[in-house]
Amino acid sequence: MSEELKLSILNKLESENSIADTKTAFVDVSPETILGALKSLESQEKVNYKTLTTEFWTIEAEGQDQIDNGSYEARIFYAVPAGEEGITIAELNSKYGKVASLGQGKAFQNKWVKKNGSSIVRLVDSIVDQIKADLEVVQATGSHPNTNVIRDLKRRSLIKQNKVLSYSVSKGANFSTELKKQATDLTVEMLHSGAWKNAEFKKFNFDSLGVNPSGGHLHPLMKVREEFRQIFFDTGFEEMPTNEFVVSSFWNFDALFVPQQHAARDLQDTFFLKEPAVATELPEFWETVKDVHEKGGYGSIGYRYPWSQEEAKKLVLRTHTTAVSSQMLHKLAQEPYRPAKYFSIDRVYRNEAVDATHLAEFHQVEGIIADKNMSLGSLIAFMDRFFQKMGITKLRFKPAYNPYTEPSLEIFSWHEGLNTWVEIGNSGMFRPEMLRPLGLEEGVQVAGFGLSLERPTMIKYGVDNIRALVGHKVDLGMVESNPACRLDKKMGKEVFQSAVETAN
Ligand SMILES: N[C@@H](Cc1ccccc1)C(=O)O
Repeated sequence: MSEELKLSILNKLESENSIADTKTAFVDVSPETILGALKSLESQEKVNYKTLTTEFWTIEAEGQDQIDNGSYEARIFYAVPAGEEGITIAELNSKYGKVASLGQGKAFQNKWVKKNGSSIVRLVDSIVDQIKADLEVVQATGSHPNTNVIRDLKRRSLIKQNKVLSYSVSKGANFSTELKKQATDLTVEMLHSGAWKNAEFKKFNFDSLGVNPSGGHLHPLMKVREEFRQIFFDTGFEEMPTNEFVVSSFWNFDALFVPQQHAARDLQDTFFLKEPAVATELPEFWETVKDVHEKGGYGSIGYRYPWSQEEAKKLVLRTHTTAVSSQMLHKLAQEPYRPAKYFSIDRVYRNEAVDATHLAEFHQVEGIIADKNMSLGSLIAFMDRFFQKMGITKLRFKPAYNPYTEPSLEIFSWHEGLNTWVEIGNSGMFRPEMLRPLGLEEGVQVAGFGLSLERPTMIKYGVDNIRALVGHKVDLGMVESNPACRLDKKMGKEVFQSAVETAN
């Protein structure tokens, strides 16, 4: 059918050179069908076409009633008998109902009838039913020469405007009446048979939005990371730069008031670098850190041991992103005071035996909030809100110990599947022994928390072995089959559009 239509369009062009209006040239074919054929012919440059819009008016049901039975006012006129007596208003209303109430006003206005006491009598002997006549013109021609008439009929909801699209067509650059089947794809068969040599290929339509790409799945960890990032941004946090995996022990431990003998600084727990093994220098304020370790200050008696520069210079793979926070807080302290909220989500390393729930390399989600007049209550309230946004509503906090926070709280969340509380993170109020040497003025408190990205991801995706989340063990089926992993449509569209823009 559509091939036939295309051929008849081409043949008509061949004999008449152009088609002024497809509406009259192809009376029985719908505008959609015509457009389909024209688009296809246009893509082969066989034709050019322009869209024509024709507006016309059709008669509404009430309009049709007035064509068939006369306008309401005319019907009222004919209902009033000639002569002095006329008809009582009561009788007119009971006999004509709706027509009486709608038509009386106009009949009075037209001076066809008038009131005489409780009756209505005729003023003229005969009338011209102009409304009916106008409606008949519209019905016959689709319009009316007098635009006031159109406006009036439309206001009375007797007619309705309609539009038809049609097209004017002319010959394209490749015009011919011969229709060749166009190939969409270059196939293996075409290559084998040599058919590609004579094949005509369909042009690419770069304006088409195409099919939503099914690829582009985010790894579950990255998906959850994006969700965390969005929550942080929504709650006014700034992202910390986290591209340094190697840091000095100074930033990873000493600046955090972790004593140099602390178990965490053991080879068993921390990866120390072999080459280079030490940082070339320590930050200028290192002596303030040394002092607080050795002698205390800010209400503390310190650890009272000889602090070693060499120990502080040892390079490590950062064991927590608090090594990033310590540097950020130091930077913040160099500027005039302002409340600040920072977060980071990135990799950390621990020299741990790998098992179903532990990896030597994992991700930490860390947030710090610097402000005046903050309490542990502020931190708990914040975490309640933060996790609620993640869909985690059952939280519990348990007192804990960190060298750099006091008080410290472990964060537990209820795991529905396991029917138990699982630890998801650690938090606390940073100690003055850590904050003051970094340069933060008295009165500024900093609350912080850290959690692994892997734990909530495992809970969310029902993964019970952490190794399923890394390296070649990632089960792509899990990623693809889990709707939560899919790039949402909007993201897919953006990716696709930017690809098209780059291609253009
Ligand atoms: N650094 C802690 C988390 C933490 C961050 C900030 C404040 C308190 C705790 C950890 O690795 O578990």
